[in-house]
Amino acid sequence: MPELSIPIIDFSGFYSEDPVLKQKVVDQVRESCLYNGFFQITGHSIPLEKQKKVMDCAKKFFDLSLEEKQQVSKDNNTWNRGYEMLRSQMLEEGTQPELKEGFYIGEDIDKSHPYFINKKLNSGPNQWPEALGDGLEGFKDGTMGYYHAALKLAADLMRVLALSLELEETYFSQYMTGAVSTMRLLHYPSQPKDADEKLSRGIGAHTDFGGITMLMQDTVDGLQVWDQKSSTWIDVAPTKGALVINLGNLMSRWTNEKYKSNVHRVINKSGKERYSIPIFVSGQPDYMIDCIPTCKKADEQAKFEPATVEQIVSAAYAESYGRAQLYKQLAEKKMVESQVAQQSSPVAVA
Ligand SMILES: O=C(O)CCC(=O)C(=O)O
Ligand SMILES: [Fe+2]
Repeated sequence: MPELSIPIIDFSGFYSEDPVLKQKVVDQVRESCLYNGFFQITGHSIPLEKQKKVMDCAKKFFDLSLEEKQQVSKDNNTWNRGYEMLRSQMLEEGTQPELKEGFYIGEDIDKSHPYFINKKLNSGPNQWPEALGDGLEGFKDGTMGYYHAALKLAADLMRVLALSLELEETYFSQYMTGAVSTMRLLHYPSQPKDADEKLSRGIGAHTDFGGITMLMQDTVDGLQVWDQKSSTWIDVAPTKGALVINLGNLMSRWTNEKYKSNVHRVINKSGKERYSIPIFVSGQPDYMIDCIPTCKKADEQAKFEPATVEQIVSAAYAESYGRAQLYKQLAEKKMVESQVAQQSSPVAVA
């Protein structure tokens, strides 16, 4: 059997004057979305230099001491910005909390902005790591420069998705106006050699919650995508300059599950540090997600009730973080119980 891989699509065709090249991109994207919702793109609009700069920012940030990183802890706010320690999240039931640390960034939303005032999904100011000192301005530039370039590309990707579903190219424009998108700088330490392979994960098997995810990997592999057809994991080999694109649950729901939101995970067995930068593009928080007309026949029922972007994404967050918290609480309870048992066990008297 030939080795399975995630297709690499040359996105430059979308910007071409030649309708044949543009249609080719649309057809390749459709094929991937119907198969497992994962593809890589090259020839896109984000310059390599911007990609390199943001990756350097990530490495500099994670090189800070734990104490310095904790100064910008995500626990300081409720809008999902800042540092998240190792083992904070747990996406796969039956595994251990995950071996990754992260730094969450988004659009810098001022406290006078209606999104902040109305406590919209993931909306508020960023937390910036002052501990970077002179390097802070470069960090802001590097991260936000990449973030904005990626969101421009996200809008183009949504145009291609619209065309792939036989919709007007601008069908998703309203959803993308005022879209809430979170970027995560991620660092996966190399998995310890004695780690239980079955339970240790950089990130457990999961599907993404939002519309689309755009992921930049550094040079170390570890990302795997589940292939339903062959019941195997496909390794997503890092490809210089390429972005991995996948569809999230919101997009699958919107298309009446015609397009796939696929299971993926990270296990870093490389013996090296792994870095990656996903951006989760979720859309305008109040936008109502209701089955796209071309995704069901006129007499067919939609599989899901209409719900807003915010309702769909918030529910998914609450579930995954709740699972990690529950695991920690149970582990702490077990530890306390065993300490109490040791203290109260009868001591043998000679
Ligand atoms: O780091 C990666 O390669 C994947 C990250 C991921 O799946 C996620 O953050 O949802
Ligand atoms: Fe993911």
